[in-house]
Amino acid sequence: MIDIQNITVRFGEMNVLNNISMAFEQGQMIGLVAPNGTGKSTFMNVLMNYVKPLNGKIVFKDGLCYSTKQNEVKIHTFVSMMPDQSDLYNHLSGREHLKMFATMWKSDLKLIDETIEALNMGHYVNKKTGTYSLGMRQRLCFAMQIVTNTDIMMMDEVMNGLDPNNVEIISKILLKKKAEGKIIIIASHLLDNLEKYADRIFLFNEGKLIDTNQIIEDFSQAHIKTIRIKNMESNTKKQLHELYPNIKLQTLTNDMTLIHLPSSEASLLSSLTSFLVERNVVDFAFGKVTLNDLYAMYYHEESNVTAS
Ligand SMILES: Nc1ncnc2c1ncn2[C@@H]1O[C@H](COP(=O)(O)OP(=O)(O)OP(=O)(O)O)[C@@H](O)[C@H]1O
Repeated sequence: MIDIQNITVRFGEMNVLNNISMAFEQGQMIGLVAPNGTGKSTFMNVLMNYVKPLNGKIVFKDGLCYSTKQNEVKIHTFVSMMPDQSDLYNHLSGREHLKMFATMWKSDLKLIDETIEALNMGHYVNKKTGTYSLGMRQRLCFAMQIVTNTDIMMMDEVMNGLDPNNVEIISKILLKKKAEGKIIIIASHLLDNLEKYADRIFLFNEGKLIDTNQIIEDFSQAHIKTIRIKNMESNTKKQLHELYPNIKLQTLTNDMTLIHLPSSEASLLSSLTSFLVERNVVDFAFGKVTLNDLYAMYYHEESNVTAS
């Protein structure tokens, strides 16, 4: 369990993290999503005690928090951060890196071969890392964290530079680790991947962490349906607006238009569908607001048209 209590981090005049409180439970995969420079790494650095917060504290199991150097050493036996590619030693092999990490964290050395096999690293793991491609280095960094076998694993952009097959392989390994009860915290820009695998996803907004599950829940309670339409022409939007003055249209910069239909207007659903089809607008879907939509709403919203 990680209990985050009233964490504030300020750089200059800016509160990068603004009084954040939340708890993460065992067996949860947590996704952190935001544009560059918003606070994802800072958040993880606070969890590692690499950045000291202005206020607040993080409480781990047995009430441990970063109050002394001794506690920090104890906490770092069960909390780890994925190494960065720049941490690799070019003159050592991948296997030597894995041995180093497994030994440092006193984990079962059997994990080394298991991880090499799971990540298809067998053909290169005995070569020096100086000869590796970007994706090979990234897989090694991931493998190094996996062999630590810590209860809490944090990964900043773990999928960077990986092809889709490797993204899937890593996602499956993460699911396995989650099933073993670990807490996995991932900052990522692969929204579809996070949406598929993460239990909870947070957006960073003005120093706060916004729980996307909560927003999606709010949408589904407040609106009977959201219609998601790709590439709707502005003329069609105008007509829609005139014909149905009570619906809320939201245009996002990912070329998506959302129609939020309140429950009181549910009877409009079939006529709205006919309206779209008659105008040859066929690329639309009913259903939940997606993580991509929320991202565009929070970080790229173009315009809001609310009919009254
Ligand atoms: N040590 C520091 N001193 C001053 N400002 C900092 C420091 N570390 C981070 N910042 C600022 O805090 C903000 C958040 O940075 P952070 O690295 O946490 O973003 P991020 O969301 O992880 O970005 P990215 O996706 O690019 O990794 C940025 O404006 C950054 O310039």
